[in-house]
Amino acid sequence: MTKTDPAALEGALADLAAHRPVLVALDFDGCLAPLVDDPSASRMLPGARDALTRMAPLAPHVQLALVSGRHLADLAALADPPLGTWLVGSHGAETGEVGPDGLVTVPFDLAPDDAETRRSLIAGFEEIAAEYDGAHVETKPTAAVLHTRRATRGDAEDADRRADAVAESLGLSPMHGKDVVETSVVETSKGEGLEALRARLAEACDVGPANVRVLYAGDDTTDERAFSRPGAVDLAIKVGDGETAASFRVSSPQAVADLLGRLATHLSV
Ligand SMILES: O=P(O)(O)OC[C@H]1O[C@H](O[C@H]2O[C@H](CO)[C@@H](O)[C@H](O)[C@H]2O)[C@H](O)[C@@H](O)[C@@H]1O
Repeated sequence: MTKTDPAALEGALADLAAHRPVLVALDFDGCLAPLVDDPSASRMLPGARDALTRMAPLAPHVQLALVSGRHLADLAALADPPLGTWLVGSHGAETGEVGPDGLVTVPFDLAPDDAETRRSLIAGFEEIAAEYDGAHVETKPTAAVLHTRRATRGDAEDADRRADAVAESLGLSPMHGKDVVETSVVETSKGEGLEALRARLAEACDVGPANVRVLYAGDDTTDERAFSRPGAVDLAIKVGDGETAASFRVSSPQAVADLLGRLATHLSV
């Protein structure tokens, strides 16, 4: 059952903070940054930034990570996380970290067939977006996203149905996020991304993966792939309304900023 009791969450944060190593992994949009109409205007709340800045020097035994659907370069630019933060972008398809000279990415290439499929997907989504006021397309190295936050509800439903049909005609599985239909040409999962981070931190601290404790907070349906993956997350926190497999729920990005501040205090003592 998902708990909303502040005292229970406080106890879970204190338990987590008593352990080492700890991975503090966070979704970006709707979790660290409030949702806004223009995706390029998303920014982390100041309280969340302060908390991450306090935790960053505790690495490697306390490791920060952002695990997002965003293209990695956008994520790094918009979130501007502290030095040493590990990054997972495009729902798990991209990885990198914040190095002393900026973003360091693990390069990847799409297979020629996938690149061709991506071009067709983008063209199909752009054709749809052109027909609805308030719809637009965001492109990523592995995916296309049809945004409908500024469209009327009727138009959004119509555009979403058409986007699903385009994706399915290309043999792809559309994902439905908040006012978006997102489709990747490669298999992605935030759960797998988190498991890889757990293994990486275990290796860095010379312990077994089961000895790493992982906190993950997120607001969207795609975060459920992390919450529900067995062994991926130890302390799962859903942000906002909606069905969830997470063990805790908080109301908003501001509540996330507040809990991160309390976690930083628990971890620093
Ligand atoms: O995994 P996340 O970090 O939560 O990224 C998920 C998607 O976030 C962005 O879209 C969402 O936020 C936008 C800005 O607040 C909002 O306009 C949109 O309606 C939301 O769905 C981003 O644009 C997508 O690429 C991410 O996949």
